[in-house]
Amino acid sequence: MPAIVELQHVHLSRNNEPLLHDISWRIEPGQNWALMGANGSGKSTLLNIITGYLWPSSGDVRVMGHAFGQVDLRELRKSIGWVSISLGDWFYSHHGDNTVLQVTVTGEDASIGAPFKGMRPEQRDKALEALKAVHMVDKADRPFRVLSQGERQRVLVARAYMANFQLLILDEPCTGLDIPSREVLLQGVAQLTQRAQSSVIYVTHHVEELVAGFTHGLLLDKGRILKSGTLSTVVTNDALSTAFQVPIEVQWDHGRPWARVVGETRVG
Ligand SMILES: Nc1ncnc2c1ncn2[C@@H]1O[C@H](COP(=O)(O)OP(=O)(O)OP(=O)(O)O)[C@@H](O)[C@H]1O
Repeated sequence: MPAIVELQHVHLSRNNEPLLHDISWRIEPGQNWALMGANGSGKSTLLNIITGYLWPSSGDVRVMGHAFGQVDLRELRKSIGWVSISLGDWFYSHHGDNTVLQVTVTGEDASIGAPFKGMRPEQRDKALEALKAVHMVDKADRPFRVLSQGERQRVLVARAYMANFQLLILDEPCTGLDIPSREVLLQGVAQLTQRAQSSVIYVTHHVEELVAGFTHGLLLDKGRILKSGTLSTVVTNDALSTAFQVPIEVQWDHGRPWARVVGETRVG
């Protein structure tokens, strides 16, 4: 089986400024990666390259074995899910009157943009099961537009559960969530990491969101890879302290890292 993502020596410059420098990254099916780095370190730029919205200045990009430049990106994107605050805003604006259940069902054929087409009983059951996983089943019949930000994110995670994405990007899904909502959402995320042939890329600034199921990490620093590998070798005191320019100490509790600041920040 081909790698889900294979980047080789990717560079991207804008106005002679390097935004990404010599990025090589291979994601095998079944691996689940945390993508971390300070604000402006290049995470979104890198995701935009993987999804074909940005073209590298040099280097090779292959996604699910397809070399960019030789593949219909619109087709390829159907195998890639991207959960973000922006997607929640988009559903709010375009499908706000659809119910939570209806929005969840659209995940099955990744039909963003298509009008809601109705649902078969087995789709309904699967969607209700997905909503149950993120504790949203009691709100299944509410219009999407009335949901809070955190509830929207939980529904979008349930929607991702409906789909058979080969690559699922979860882009800071816990933004704005209170602690219990975060934990509920993370339970849903943990389920998504259990799929054998697919992979999750989870973007975060908060290592405590990396629940069991995340196997690897990539830490960016000013557009370069500071550290890449198994999660425990990347989420270390030294690497995080360098990346975030503040002394950080990590403690692991049942396979989940927790970070605390242990000194003064050097950020200007
Ligand atoms: N089109 C562009 N032209 C010039 N600079 C850009 C462009 N797009 C992004 N940048 C710069 O590239 C750097 C990386 O941006 P990017 O959005 O990838 O960072 P990020 O790691 O996702 O940050 P955050 O955590 O704040 O979301 C930033 O300094 C940004 O200003």
